[in-house]
Amino acid sequence: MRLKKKTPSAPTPSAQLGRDQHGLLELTVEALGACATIYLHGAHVTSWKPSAAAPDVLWMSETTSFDGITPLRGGIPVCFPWFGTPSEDTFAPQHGFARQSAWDYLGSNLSSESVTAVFQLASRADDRSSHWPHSFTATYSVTVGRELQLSLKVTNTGLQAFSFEEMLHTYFAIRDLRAVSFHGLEGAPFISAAPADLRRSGPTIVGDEISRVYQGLTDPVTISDAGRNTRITSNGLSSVLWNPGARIAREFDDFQDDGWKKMVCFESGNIRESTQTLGPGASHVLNVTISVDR
Ligand SMILES: O=P(O)(O)OC[C@H]1O[C@H](O)[C@H](O)[C@@H](O)[C@@H]1O
Repeated sequence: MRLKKKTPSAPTPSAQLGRDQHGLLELTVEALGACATIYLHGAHVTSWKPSAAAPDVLWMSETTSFDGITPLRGGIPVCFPWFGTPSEDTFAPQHGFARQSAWDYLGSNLSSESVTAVFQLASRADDRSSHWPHSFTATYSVTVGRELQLSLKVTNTGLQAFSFEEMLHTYFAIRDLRAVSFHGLEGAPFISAAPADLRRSGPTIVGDEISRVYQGLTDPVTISDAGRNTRITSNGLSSVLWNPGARIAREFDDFQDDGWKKMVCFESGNIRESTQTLGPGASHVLNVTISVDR
């Protein structure tokens, strides 16, 4: 009698809330071989592997602080409701309060191909409101599968209009900084905060410190790194390309010395002239999708 060969079945999609070794709440998501970890502190995606055999697409610093207060270094910090430090409020935390807040986990939708986990941050009458006294909800949906789909919906739940900035500050893990090039940025104008960065044509190469803000990119951007292509699609109008380089990385407590060689940030959202304004009851949705070819 011939035995029928058993086809290995894909693990059932799951989303499990637990605590890491530091006591922080984290959601572990698995779907069709893909897996991700999302901390409730900052609704911070710290890991995403699109298949069981794939390396992590995201970089996390080995020296990040898991104290539940400090923003995590690496992964995907959610910068909201401002980016940088507002000039009129120098005590406001850099990149907004969202990345250092405890988000609520609203639950997950499980399908055969992906899992969507939903998190929410809402205005409260605490010190958060003293920097940004507006009534809002921010609902963040993270869909884990062969692609990583991120959707940040901001709703004005108050009676006055407000303006905000938002940025999904993704740290991509790379194999070899010298071999990395960006496609989709050729010829696009940018504002540079790194004084030596004057390259304006040809594929974008990151060799050391780089800090650029692009506005109005509409096509996907691809990071090519030693044969692997990572594609980023976003409906955001602003993009930031950032690597601290050797000198600035040394100034960060939570950056191991050679960490800057293993990551590059390509950030997607709406900042500066692309700041969003919402009237009472109105909502805005930022969508970002990340995929890799292998
Ligand atoms: O150190 P952080 O507050 O996380 O900010 C990290 C970096 O974020 C962005 O990319 C900014 O353009 C940089 O100027 C900043 O240094």
